[in-house]
Amino acid sequence: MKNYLYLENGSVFEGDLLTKSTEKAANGEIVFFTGMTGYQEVLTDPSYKDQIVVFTYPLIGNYGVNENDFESKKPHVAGVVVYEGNMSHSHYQAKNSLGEYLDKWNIPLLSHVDTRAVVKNIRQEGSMQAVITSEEGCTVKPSQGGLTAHVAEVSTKVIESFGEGDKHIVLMDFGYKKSILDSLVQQGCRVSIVPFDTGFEQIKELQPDGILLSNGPGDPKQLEYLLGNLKKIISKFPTMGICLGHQLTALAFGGNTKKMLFGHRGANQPVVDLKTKKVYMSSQNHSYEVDEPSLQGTSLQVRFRNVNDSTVEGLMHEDLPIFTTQYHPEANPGPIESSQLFNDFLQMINDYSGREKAYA
Ligand SMILES: NC(=O)CC[C@H](N)C(=O)O
Repeated sequence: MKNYLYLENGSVFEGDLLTKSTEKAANGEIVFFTGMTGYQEVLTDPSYKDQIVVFTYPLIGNYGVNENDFESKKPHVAGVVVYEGNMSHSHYQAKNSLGEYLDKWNIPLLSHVDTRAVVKNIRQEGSMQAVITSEEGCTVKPSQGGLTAHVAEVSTKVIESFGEGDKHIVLMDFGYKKSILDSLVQQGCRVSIVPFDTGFEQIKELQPDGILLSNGPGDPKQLEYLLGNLKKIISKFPTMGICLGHQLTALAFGGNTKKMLFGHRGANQPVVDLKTKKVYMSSQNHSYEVDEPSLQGTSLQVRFRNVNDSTVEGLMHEDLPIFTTQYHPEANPGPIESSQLFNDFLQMINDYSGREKAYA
């Protein structure tokens, strides 16, 4: 069935709707993902909440949707745009086709769109609002600036516990990906997942050995009202921040964040670790970046940098046991070569407890 993708800049693209027609149009910020595989993880990563995702790889859906690769309990994207959507998947683990899965959640899958032309629009003019609809002559309501998806819509409401082990990590849930939890559990940690706005005193009562600030949707500045609480927490306990967690760490220490033209979304973003001079291929999904000049006087230093465009990809604190990454060391989708950072996190926790004892 013919449907259209309308962009905020006036461009219109025709496509075939592979899912059942929904009454209402899908609205959202349009972004593109460049990985060849990993669509199931992308769709269910809460950081993509309310975004329309264009997959640049021209054939999406080959291996269907299985039960193991969900990053959360449901898809969060507003819509999906592909060149060729394969509905006759083939994989021994598949339970649904991509179309069936999206249908279940009333999310449109628009195919046979000239995705290269769409991406050129986004690269030149930046991510913008878009609509998928069967309606002709639709105009797109322009965005009011930043991303409006809020972590409150995806964060847990109750504390949940996973794993066993002698190190206890409190994972502050801004919209965490399941593979972050899995990575910590694999390290032999006991993990408590807590709501994003849990207060310092309550966190202290949980007696964590370390804090993990998760990824999540939206503009990090929407959480400005929480920064005082977050600063107290991460100044007290060894902390690792991932993506939104990285941006919030920068803001909490007085740094700034800004929206990028079209962000980084893919599975092969090169990042250099300035400490070791090694380059890693990384998995990424973000629209905002930490503004490097704003870090002056914050005690935070740039530890990781994007090799393509030199943007800040991670931080470390000069004195406190804190490090962050703008990219995703848990991968999924993408290369697992940065998973070592979860070991480093535990090592940092061990070193810190030794240091605390030495000063006691
Ligand atoms: N994956 C994330 O945590 C994304 C962080 C933030 N919402 C951004 O788009 O930059």
